[in-house]
Amino acid sequence: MREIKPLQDEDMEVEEEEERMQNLRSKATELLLREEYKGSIEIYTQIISLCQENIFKKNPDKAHLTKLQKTLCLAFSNRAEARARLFEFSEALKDCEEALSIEKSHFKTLLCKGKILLSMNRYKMALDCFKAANLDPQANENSDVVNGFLEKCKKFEFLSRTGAFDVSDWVLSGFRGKMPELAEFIGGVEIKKSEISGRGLFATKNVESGSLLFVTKAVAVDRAIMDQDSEENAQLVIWKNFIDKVVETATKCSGVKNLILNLSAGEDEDSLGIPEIGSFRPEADLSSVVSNEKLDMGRMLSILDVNSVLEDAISAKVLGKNAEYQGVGLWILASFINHSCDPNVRRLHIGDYVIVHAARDVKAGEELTFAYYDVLSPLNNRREMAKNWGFVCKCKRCKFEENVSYKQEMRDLEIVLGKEQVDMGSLVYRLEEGMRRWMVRGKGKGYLRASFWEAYWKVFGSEKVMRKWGRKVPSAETVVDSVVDCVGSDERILKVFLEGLKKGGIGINGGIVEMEKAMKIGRGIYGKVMKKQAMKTLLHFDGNNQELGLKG
Ligand SMILES: C[S@@+](CC[C@H](N)C(=O)[O-])C[C@H]1O[C@@H](n2cnc3c(N)ncnc32)[C@H](O)[C@@H]1O
Repeated sequence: MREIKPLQDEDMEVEEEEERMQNLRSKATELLLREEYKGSIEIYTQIISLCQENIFKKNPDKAHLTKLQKTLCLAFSNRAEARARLFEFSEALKDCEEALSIEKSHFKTLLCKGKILLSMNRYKMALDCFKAANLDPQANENSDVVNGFLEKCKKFEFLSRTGAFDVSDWVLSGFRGKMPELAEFIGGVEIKKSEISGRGLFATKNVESGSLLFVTKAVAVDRAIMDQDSEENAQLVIWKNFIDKVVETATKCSGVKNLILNLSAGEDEDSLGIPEIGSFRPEADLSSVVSNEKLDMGRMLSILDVNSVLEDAISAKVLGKNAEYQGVGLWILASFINHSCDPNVRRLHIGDYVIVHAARDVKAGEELTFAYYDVLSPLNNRREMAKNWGFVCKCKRCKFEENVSYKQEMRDLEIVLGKEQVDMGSLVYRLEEGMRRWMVRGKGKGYLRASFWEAYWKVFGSEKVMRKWGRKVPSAETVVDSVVDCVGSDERILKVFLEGLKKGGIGINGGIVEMEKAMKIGRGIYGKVMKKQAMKTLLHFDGNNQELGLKG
C-alpha cells in the first residue's frame, strides 16, 4: 500500500532526489571524460543503487518511474563503457544486458556492446548489435561511426569464416603502410590425445604447404626494443610485464582463465582434459563462463614457462616494423602444438596475432608440430635444447638418428662440425659417402643433411669450396629438396636455393619451374597470406636483381 504523504513533502523529496541524482550524473560524466574510469564506475554504481531503491521500494508514479528507468538504463550503459575501457569485458557485457533489458534498442548500449564483442573477436554477434543500432533514429546523426563498425565487422566476419587473409599491400609497401587488420580464424584442426605427449593439435583434412591452419590473437604480449647492454634486464622487465598482463586478463575473464589453467604446466600432461576446438572459435561465448577458482600463481608461472612463445624464436619471424623488437606472448591454441625435429607447421607473427600454417604438405589425421628450437642442428645439440625445455624428444627423426649415431664415423663427423676452420667440403663429402655405404634412403638423407645443415650452408655459400668440392657433393637443389621434405620450409634453406638459382643464371627472368619451387618454399615460410607479386618482393625475387634480403 502506497504511503500517503502530503503532496508538498513528496514533491520536495522527489526534487531533492533529482538534484542528488543530477549531481552524481555530472560527477560521473566528468570522471568518464577525464578517463578516470574507476572513479566513474563507483559513481554509476551509486546512481544504479539509488534508482533501484526508488523503483523497488518507493513505488513511484508512472511519470517518475519512466524517468528513473531512463536514468538507470543510461547508468548501466555508461558503466559498461567505463568497464570496457578497463578491459573488464565480462562485467561490461553484463551491464549492457541490464541496460538492454530496460530499453531493448538503446542506441548507446548497442554501440557499446558491439564494440566490446568486436574486441573479444565475436564478429557475428558484434555485427548483429551494430545492425540493431543502425535501425535506431540516433544512427542517422552517427551514421559514419555506425557504418564504420558495420564495415569492420563484415570484413572480420568474412575473414574468420573463410581465412582469406591478404597482407600483399603491406608487404609491397615495405611494411610502411597500416598494419593489416587480422581476425581470428580456425581451419581444419582439432585437439586430441597425442602420442608425443599429453594433448596435441591435429589436421582434420589434407592441406598443402602454406595453407592456413588457424589465426589467433594473443591473450597478452609484451615487447621492447632490445638494447644489447641491458638485454638481460630488459628481458626480465618484459617477462614481468607479460605475466602481469596475463594475470590481469585471466582475472577479468573467467573463460580465458579456464582455458589458460587447462594448459600444460610441464607435468602430468596425460591427465589433462581435451578441450573442444569449438571453445576457441570466434563465436564461443566465454563471457558466460563463471569461475571462482582462485588463481594459483605457482601453477600460472609454470604454465607460462611451458607455453609462452618468444616472437624471435627460430620458427618465427616478425614481419615488418616489429623486426627490431623482442617480445613474449601467449597464444592459447598454439600452445597445444608439440615439438618435432621434423616439424610440419610454422608460425608468423603480425601484430598481436599469430598465423599458423603448414610448412609442408600435411595429411588428414597427422599431428601438427612446431620446431621449438633450431632443428637444422645435429642430434646432440637438439638433445641439449630439448633438455632445457624439460623433455626428451622421441620424434621419428631423433629415433632414426639415434640408430645411426652409434657409428663412430658419425660421431667423428659431429665433432668436426663443431670445430672452426675445417674443410666443410670434405665433411659434406664424407657424410654423403657414409650415407651411401649405410644405405640411408629417402627421408633419412633429409634428416642427416638437416643435422649437418651448417656444413652444407658453408659449402654452397663459398665459391672457393664449391670449386674444390662442387662435383663431388650433391647439388644445392637436391639438398634443399630433401631437407624441405624433412623439416619443412625455412629462410636459410630458401636462401641457399635462391643463391643457387642466381649463380646458375636463372631465377630472375627464366626458370619457371625453379621459381615455382622457390615460391612454394616461400609459402611454407610465410603462409598463403600474400599474392605472388608480394611474395616475389619479399623474397627479393622481383626482377630488380637486388641482394637477397633474407636473414641467414
Ligand atoms: C606447449 S606444450 C604442448 C602441448 C602439451 N603436450 C599439452 O598437452 O598441453 C609443451 C609441452 O609439451 C611436451 N612436449 C612437447 N613436445 C614434446 C616432444 N617432442 N617430446 C616430449 N614432450 C613434448 C612437453 O612437456 C612440453 O613442455
